[in-house]
Amino acid sequence: MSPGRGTESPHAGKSRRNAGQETELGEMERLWGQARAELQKIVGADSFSTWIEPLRLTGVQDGTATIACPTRFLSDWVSRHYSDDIVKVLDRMGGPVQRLSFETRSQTARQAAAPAVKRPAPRPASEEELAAPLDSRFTFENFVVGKPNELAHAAARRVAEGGPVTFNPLFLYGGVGLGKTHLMHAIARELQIRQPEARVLYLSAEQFMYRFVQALRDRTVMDFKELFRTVSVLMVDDVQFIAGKDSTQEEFFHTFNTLVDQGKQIVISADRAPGEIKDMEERIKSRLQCGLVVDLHPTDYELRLGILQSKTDSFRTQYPGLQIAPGVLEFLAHRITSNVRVLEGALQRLFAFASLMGREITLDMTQECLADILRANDRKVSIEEIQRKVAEHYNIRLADMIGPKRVRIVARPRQIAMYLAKQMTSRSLPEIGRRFGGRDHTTIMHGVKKIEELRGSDRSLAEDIDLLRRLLEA
Ligand SMILES: Nc1ncnc2c1ncn2[C@@H]1O[C@H](COP(=O)(O)OP(=O)(O)OP(=O)(O)O)[C@@H](O)[C@H]1O
Repeated sequence: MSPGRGTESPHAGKSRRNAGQETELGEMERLWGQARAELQKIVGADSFSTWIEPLRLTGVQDGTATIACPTRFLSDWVSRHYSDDIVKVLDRMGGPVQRLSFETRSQTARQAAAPAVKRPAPRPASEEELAAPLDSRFTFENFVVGKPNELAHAAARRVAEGGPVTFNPLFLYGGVGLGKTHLMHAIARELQIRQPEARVLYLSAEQFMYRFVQALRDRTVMDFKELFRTVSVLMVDDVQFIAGKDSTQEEFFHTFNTLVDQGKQIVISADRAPGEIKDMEERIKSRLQCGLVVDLHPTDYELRLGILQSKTDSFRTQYPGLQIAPGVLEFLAHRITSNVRVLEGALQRLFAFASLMGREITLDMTQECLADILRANDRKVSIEEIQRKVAEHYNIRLADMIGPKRVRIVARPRQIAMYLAKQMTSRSLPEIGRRFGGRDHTTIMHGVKKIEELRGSDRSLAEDIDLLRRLLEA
């Protein structure tokens, strides 16, 4: 079985591509890349990864966008639930698009083999149809390791080596967008490379449920069971989805037990620890805890910076010649703390914007282009909190933050507080000025600039600022 196969464009194998087709494909990829980011916001992360992620845009002609879909099941679902959203987004981004047309391999094959009016009888889903496609970007090489995810990464690596099963299941959990799916795909891909004969089945819990329901409806449950119970490695993403879905849980439990008894490796991911999944049967929770449970912690500054650097390197090949000013990545790593997906989307938008404008990526451009993301990520640190912390740290009175004293022992901490207020809140310079005793915005700008300069030359001041920032973020 090859879960990866489904990720290719249906055109990928064509040998006679000319330069025009290449350009068109590239353009479709770019347009789809932008549309995906929008769609994710509209449909939410979970539905996005299950239903939209496996799709590819292969062409737009006469108002019809053609979407390649790995399975018929997926295209039916997407067409019923998401076509309006997809049309709207594509139309806005590159249009004009008024309708969608789906192409699936199985459909193409069936159409070629049978007259269009003849409906095929229900048949059990094949293993290839059950598997979710793997994203080719989600490899171990592309996964940046830092303190918050090192244990999860090491455990994933171990499982991917495919040696004797030492912990079963491997249970990975963590908040939204912290790399669970990335690690799952990396494991599946690596196992396929190392053991091409192994049957690795990767799918989301949501897909497990829909397939199970479909099998019930089509009376092919025995085939469904058989298929799941004969894989070498079973990987189920977002298992919390089946909580509260009684018969699916039951089926999952039996599948799980059979595979564990046979010594087959199982890898599970969820958004929380097994014990914390509400409406999950106790016996399943305890089974899930039998192996190794590791969590992906929220990212820290260093990890975010590492990820940004690595993504910047790959964007550079996509947008050759684009310059990025010093300090931009550090600024993003400080300000966007929600999750890696958002961080990645922000960088992607920034590169696209800068390439359209033909300009270097500067701090100003970053603030302008990402204003919405930055606002949403505002940690709600108030200017008053910043002033208090800085005053405490330098042992000066809070009143001196807003007072008129100009002696350096007071003026410098005040400027540091201004700088942090600019960096850590979305307040404008005049607003900051008002909170510093009604100072003019040019005074604030001067203070911010001064500290920016000093950060480069005065190591102890730079350390003070980092410490203060961490205290404020905590
Ligand atoms: N350590 C990392 N290094 C590089 N990229 C990462 C890292 N962590 C996450 N990402 C990227 O962030 C994005 C979100 O990650 P992923 O989809 O794996 O999150 P998730 O934990 O499965 O989230 P969800 O709960 O929403 O399903 C992906 O594009 C992924 O490649």
